[in-house]
Amino acid sequence: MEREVPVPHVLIFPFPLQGHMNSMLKLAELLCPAYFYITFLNSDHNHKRLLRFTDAEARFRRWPKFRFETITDGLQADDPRSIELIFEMFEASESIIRALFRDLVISLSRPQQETPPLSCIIADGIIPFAIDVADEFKIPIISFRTVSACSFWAYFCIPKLIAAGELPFQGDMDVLIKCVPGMEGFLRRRDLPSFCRPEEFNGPVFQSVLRLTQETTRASGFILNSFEDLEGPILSEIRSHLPNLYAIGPLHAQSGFASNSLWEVDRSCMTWLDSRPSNSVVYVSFGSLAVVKRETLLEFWYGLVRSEKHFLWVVRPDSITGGVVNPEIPVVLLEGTKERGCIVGWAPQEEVLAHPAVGGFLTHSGWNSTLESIYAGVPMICWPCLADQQTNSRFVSEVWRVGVDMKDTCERGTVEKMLKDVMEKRKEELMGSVDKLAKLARSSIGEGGSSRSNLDRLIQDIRSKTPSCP
Ligand SMILES: O=c1ccn([C@@H]2O[C@H](COP(=O)(O)OP(=O)(O)O[C@H]3O[C@H](CO)[C@@H](O)[C@H](O)[C@H]3O)[C@@H](O)[C@H]2O)c(=O)[nH]1
Ligand SMILES: C[C@H]1CC[C@@H]2C(C(=O)O)=CO[C@@H](O)[C@@H]21
Repeated sequence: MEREVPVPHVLIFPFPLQGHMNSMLKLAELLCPAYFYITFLNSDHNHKRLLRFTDAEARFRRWPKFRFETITDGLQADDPRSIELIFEMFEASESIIRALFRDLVISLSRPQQETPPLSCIIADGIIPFAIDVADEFKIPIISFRTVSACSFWAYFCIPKLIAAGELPFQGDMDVLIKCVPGMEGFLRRRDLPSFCRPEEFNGPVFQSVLRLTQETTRASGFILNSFEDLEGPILSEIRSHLPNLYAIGPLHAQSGFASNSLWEVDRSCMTWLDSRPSNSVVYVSFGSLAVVKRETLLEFWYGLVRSEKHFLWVVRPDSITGGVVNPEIPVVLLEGTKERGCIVGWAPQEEVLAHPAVGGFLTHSGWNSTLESIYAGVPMICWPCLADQQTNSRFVSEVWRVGVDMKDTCERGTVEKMLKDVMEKRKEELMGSVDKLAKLARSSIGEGGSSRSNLDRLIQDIRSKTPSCP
């Protein structure tokens, strides 16, 4: 009699934030065609919003072995899920979510009528307890860190930087860092993940992220949303500590324009873009976590209007902080926006970047945005706000040479100049280099490409971890 081939059951668990859930859902979408059972664990808060603002439910209904489960994120229903509450989210992880997650793993590990017992966990690399729980129940765990290889490697080298006396630092932010192999000669203090800055160093979030980064070596595999032709040398450095590395990106490019947005998408901007000349529009967005002060917003606004470029600007409803509540907006800004601008609360970003009218992206350098911009062949003006973004923007300007890095300043004159540099003066050069990378990204996910092979290897490895039926 033929033995039944065991079908893997994978539990996928992202940290409950847009940028994390987004790429892990895209991964789930790539694993579904392998006919795995997949349980995707979303926070209650995010899941409600995902169902409300996207077609995710219908999209995944095509895969009968896929199901969503939900869990609290430990915050109050109306708390903002922005950077201001990130510490509370880490705290809740330990105090509330760990026990609930453990219960779920126990229940999924029992054979059930419709699903086989859990055979593998793919957890976000910043979930503090995932590896402990997986180890307790002897379930193989693969860690997925949703940031770039370059920023992960900078995080990973922090203990070495501390031992070498390069961290903590005070004063001159332009001093070069010597102890991050592969980045000598261009990585400055200001390009290290923001937790290394004096005001954040040794804070509780720094401590958690530092510990979790080192603990990645306890997982049986490590996934990054990147590709060899983009970050090959850094991926090699990481492999010397984490040999079972799967670089499978760019993930977003492997599932069409499927939206996983947690905000209502305003599609009116697509019609607005249709009437603009090709490569004439600057798209502006600072992602889902960053908050900006009113004064900062005004500097950007002046810079955009004075550059005389057309602009499509995402101002997330919960993204402005401080300053006067209803300040009078200068007439010059209102007029300039009426003539050349479009402001929305949330845009269909992947579609926007693919639109021929878009010629530049003023971005906070979140990793998803960076990959989406590269894939769409759009040069970037980087204004990093937090965490990994500081390192990403340095790579954009100095390594990949597909944009400029405006970090640590947002004075209106600088904004205007950088916009003109990218949209006029250096347009040909930057368009040329980003086009080359976009092509490499395409081949990496195509037949025989490195990301495709790594994904196949991941699928095979998950299969081989699945115990045969008794
Ligand atoms: O109007 C918008 C704005 C954004 N997006 C999407 O939202 C995602 C934003 O992700 P990302 O660019 O990575 O930024 P954050 O939301 O800020 O992501 C967090 O998570 C990332 C992955 O870990 C980190 O790289 C960032 O630093 C961190 O802030 C992207 O897929 C965008 O396409 C939209 O669809 N519409
Ligand atoms: C607020 C940040 C804490 C670390 C996370 C992160 C990472 O290093 O994986 C990147 O950006 C944010 O989403 C998180």
